[in-house]
Amino acid sequence: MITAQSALLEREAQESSTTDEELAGRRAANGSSERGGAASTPDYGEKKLPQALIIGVKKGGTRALLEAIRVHPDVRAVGVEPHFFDRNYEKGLEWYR
Ligand SMILES: Nc1ncnc2c1ncn2[C@@H]1O[C@H](COP(=O)(O)OS(=O)(=O)O)[C@@H](OP(=O)(O)O)[C@H]1O
Repeated sequence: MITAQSALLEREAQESSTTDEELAGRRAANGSSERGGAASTPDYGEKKLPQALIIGVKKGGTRALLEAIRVHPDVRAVGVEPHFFDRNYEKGLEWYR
């Protein structure tokens, strides 16, 4: 049900997504630093492809898994499911970032 290799994807609870500011604070508190050479914009923070994906069937408990992983200070997860592979694939990788 879960495969590695790309983002933490999830759903409609935008308010529960971790902001760049929250992540920076967590990293500072944790003593960790940025990794990788991602592009950065003032409005959207880092724009890079996901490093992990959560894939699951409806009612399979993917939300609970996401929320557990999100607790880690180095994890930034989207708040809204992007539906890239099933609805937005034609928009391309630049949209996905
Ligand atoms: N550990 C564990 N054990 C048993 N059940 C669990 C667990 N974690 C989540 N859940 C239940 O899974 C339901 C939500 O799954 P999803 O997050 O995949 O839902 S969704 O399809 O994305 O809406 C949701 O079920 P319902 O409450 O019946 O909707 C959760 O209560």
